[in-house]
Amino acid sequence: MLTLREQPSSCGLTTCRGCWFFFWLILHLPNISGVRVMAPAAERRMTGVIAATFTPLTPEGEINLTLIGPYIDYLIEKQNVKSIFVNGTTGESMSLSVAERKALAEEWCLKAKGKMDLVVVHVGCMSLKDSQELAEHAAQIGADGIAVISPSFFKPSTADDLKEYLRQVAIKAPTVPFYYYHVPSVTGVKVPVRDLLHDIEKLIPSFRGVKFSGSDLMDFGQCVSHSRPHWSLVYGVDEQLISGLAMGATGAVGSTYNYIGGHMIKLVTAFENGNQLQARAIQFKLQELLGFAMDIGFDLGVNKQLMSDVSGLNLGPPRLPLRQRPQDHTQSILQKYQSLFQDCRSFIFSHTMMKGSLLM
Ligand SMILES: CC(=O)N[C@H](C=O)[C@@H](O)[C@H](O)[C@H](O)CO
Ligand SMILES: CC(=O)C(=O)O
Repeated sequence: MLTLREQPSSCGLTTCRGCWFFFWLILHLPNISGVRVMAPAAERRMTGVIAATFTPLTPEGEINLTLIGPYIDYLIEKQNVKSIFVNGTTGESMSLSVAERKALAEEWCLKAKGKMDLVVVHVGCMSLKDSQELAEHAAQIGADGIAVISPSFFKPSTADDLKEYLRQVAIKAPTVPFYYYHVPSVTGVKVPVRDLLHDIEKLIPSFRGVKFSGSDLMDFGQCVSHSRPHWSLVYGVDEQLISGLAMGATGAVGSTYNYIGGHMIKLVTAFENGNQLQARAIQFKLQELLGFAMDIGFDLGVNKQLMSDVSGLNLGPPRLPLRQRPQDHTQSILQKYQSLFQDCRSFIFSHTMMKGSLLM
């Protein structure tokens, strides 16, 4: 059998250098021109349990990049979570400057490289220009995907307006899988997501799905039923994840998966194996934790403090206008967490002892 190199040249060149140059050009043209060609086979989909990361801040309120490496190690080693969604709602993105978001995204991508399966960077902003700049930047640093929230000061009033806005962000990173991030409780943007999806790939060729953080399960179900096989539809209301899975979610993205990721992976596995009782038992525990926390006051600052307490990583305060709550407030939520997710107690203890600081 002839190898490629030995095959007679059809172009008449005895050494066939022309052909080799042609193949070489095809292979390298994208890099030479600075344009990466989308390679669908290499795309990493949003599946499984994905942690929406908190942004580590110093006590003075500056971004603390030094904690990102240990944070990633914690997620992998203690929660078995290997995918992250950074600079989102949990990451306080809307309270950060564009420069801070770039520095954070860069560090998350750098430290996750070779360790994690997926890093999706949220690039939504109030200004189209800022979103475009962040989308371009996310492409440069090798993010596995970008997600965009709708602007919410001036809101789009129709699906077409929102689509056009998303298109103008997506074209700045045409090779990066693009996700619309629907979170009506925060943005107040109620455009049904199903209205966005019709023919969306014609407008946004890089469109790959939705991060759906709303509780309108009919809308979510219709997104799933009108989705294409290569899209990801991830559900983002942690306390009712089972309903999202029942509707056909391909994965889950949430803030609580930072500290109960391992349990939620068990929930997803139980669900997939048809063990509804076990799946529900885990879901109910999370509902009990969040129900308790919401009754006494649960916001991003409290959530972040809980993650600090559980992980032993000092993630710092939230940024103003959010504030840290008094210690007894967060301590009672930590105790509830420990009583529900018992097996974590020994870990917290040994982890903090190892660090030489007593937490409880
Ligand atoms: C509005 C918001 O931040 N939603 C998060 C993700 O989208 C969730 O992970 C929640 O933090 C979680 O479900 C607790 O309510
Ligand atoms: C939960 C989530 O996905 C976010 O923080 O953006």
